[in-house]
Parts: sequence; structure tokens; C-alpha cells
Amino acid sequence: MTRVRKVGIVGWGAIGRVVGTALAEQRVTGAELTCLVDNRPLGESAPAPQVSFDEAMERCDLIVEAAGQGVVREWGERVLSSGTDLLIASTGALTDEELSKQLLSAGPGRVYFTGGAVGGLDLLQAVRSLGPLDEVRLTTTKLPSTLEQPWMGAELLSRMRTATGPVEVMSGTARDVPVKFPKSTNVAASVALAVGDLDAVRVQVVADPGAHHTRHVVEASGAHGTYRFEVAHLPDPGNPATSQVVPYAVLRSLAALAGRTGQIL
Ligand SMILES: NC(=O)C1=CN([C@@H]2O[C@H](COP(=O)(O)OP(=O)(O)OC[C@H]3O[C@@H](n4cnc5c(N)ncnc54)[C@H](OP(=O)(O)O)[C@@H]3O)[C@@H](O)[C@H]2O)C=CC1
Ligand SMILES: O=C([O-])CC(=O)C(=O)O
Repeated sequence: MTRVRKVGIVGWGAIGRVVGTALAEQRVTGAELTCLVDNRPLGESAPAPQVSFDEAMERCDLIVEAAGQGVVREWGERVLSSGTDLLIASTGALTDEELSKQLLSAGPGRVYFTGGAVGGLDLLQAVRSLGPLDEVRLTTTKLPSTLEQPWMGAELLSRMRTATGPVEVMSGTARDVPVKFPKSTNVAASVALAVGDLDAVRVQVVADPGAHHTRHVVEASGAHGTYRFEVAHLPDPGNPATSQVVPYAVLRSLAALAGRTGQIL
């Protein structure tokens, strides 16, 4: 008999609630919800006991991070050293190369990344074996309110708030952008993880009041081929910075980790 993965979720928000509910309803074969960690008291209706992070590491053999980049920075290495596996949603934390190296070499737990809101990462990772890509571009377009940041000046905020069409709010590399938009451009770091180079991925972040769907366009080219992946997702109604599909991407990752057969890996 294959073992059942004991799963803990950190972050009971837009992603965590959908993932936790599906696990509690036994919709992922080979995985069970064991505990939850969150900043706020979750109350009686939570489908599993709320525990401290330390207790989650004792009770679980797999922790899903659905809380934010700070949690990966603060807890990532400790989770892996305790022998617990870690599935990360906040891939933007990996723009810190020191942390990235630590997590990739830590153990005995293993670190995994969910594909999250973007597609095509599996293929881009495979393409690396054929040689480097000459150009990789990501264009992310979201509702202006989901992109507002404390570091933005009055002029940019005013342009975003009064925009009647698309406004570029930042252009940079996958090294710079996820740090500036920690809750809304993890996808840039995910593309860089697939490509294997933070500086090779040029990122443009666009605020658009007409963006009823969040759009991510990944374009890459090299001597061996050209690649283009475009997705348009409905935002989560409670947290429009996050696309509705993301928890289902996490559930797909969990199903693969739990060893469900027939998964596309
Ligand atoms: N890879 C991808 O494609 C995507 C990745 N993400 C990442 O996933 C993260 C979670 O997304 P989402 O569920 O939409 O966010 P939400 O804000 O809806 O939920 C996050 C939850 O985690 C809690 N939390 C934050 N910090 C901690 C902590 N240190 N310890 C315990 N709980 C904590 C928050 O509490 P409180 O509000 O009190 O801080 C909140 O309840 C995002 O911040 C982003 O980094 C999101 C979308 C796509
Ligand atoms: O959900 C999305 O579309 C993307 C997102 O928030 C992120 O990358 O952090």
C-alpha cells in the first residue's frame, strides 16, 4: 500500500482555503489534510486543527506554502531540515539567490514549486537541455488596484488610478520584479526557475482597468525553436491579485506528489 501524505497548509487565504477544502473532502488521492497555520484565529469552521509552524513540521510530511514570500524566507530551510517536504506558491522568494541555493541544497525534505498561474513551464524547462534561449519575455496585465505598492510615488499611483487603458507600471528582470510586487508577480520568478536564469527573463507589468481577466504572456525563442504561452484567468473574487486557477494548480502539484497515476508531469 502506498503511504498517505500528511499535508499541512500555511496560509488560509484565497489559495489555502480551496486547497484545504479539497483535501478535507478527500479529493486528492493519497493526501490528507492534517493541520493549518495562519496569522489569524481560524475558528471552529476550519477543517483541520490550527497549529504553530513548529507543530506543523512535526505533524506533516508535506507543507504547502500559500502565505507569502516572507514565510518561505523565514521557514523554508527549517521545514526541509526537519525532513518535511515543502511545496512553494510564493516562488518570488527564490529571487534571493542565497535563499534559493540554501533551499535547493537543504534536506532531507525536498522543495517543490507549483506552476501556479502560468503554463508552459514544463516545456521551457525541457528546452533548456537543447541550449540557451536568446530571449524570454513575460508580460503580466492585471487590474490596477491589484498592483498598487507602498513604494509607488504619487504620480504613478495617480496614473494607475485614473487610467482608461493599459499603463506600464514596471519593466525589469525576473530578479527585480517579484520583489517589487511580492503578492502579484511570483509568476516572473516561476518562469525564471523554468529557464534557469533570473536575469534572462525580461518582465513588463501592466495595469489595465479593462483587465477583467489577469493575463500572462510568456514568449521565448532560441536556435531550436520559438515558444508562446498566453493565459487569461478570472481573478479570485475575494483576492483579485490571485487568479482563480492557482489553488487548482497547487492541487495538481499535490496529486503528482501524492503519486496519483495518470498525472501529466
Ligand atoms: N505562483 C503563483 O502563480 C502565485 C503565487 N501566489 C503567492 O501565494 C501567496 C498566497 O496567495 P493568496 O492565498 O491569494 O493570499 P491571501 O492573502 O488570500 O492569503 C494568505 C494568507 O496567509 C496568511 N499569512 C501571511 N503571512 C503569514 C505567516 N507568516 N504565517 C501565517 N500565515 C500567514 C495571511 O494572513 P494575513 O492576511 O493576516 O497576513 C492570509 O490569511 C501570495 O502572497 C503569493 O506570494 C499567489 C498567486 C499566484
Ligand atoms: O495569480 C496570478 O495571476 C499571478 C500572481 O498573483 C503572482 O504571480 O503572484
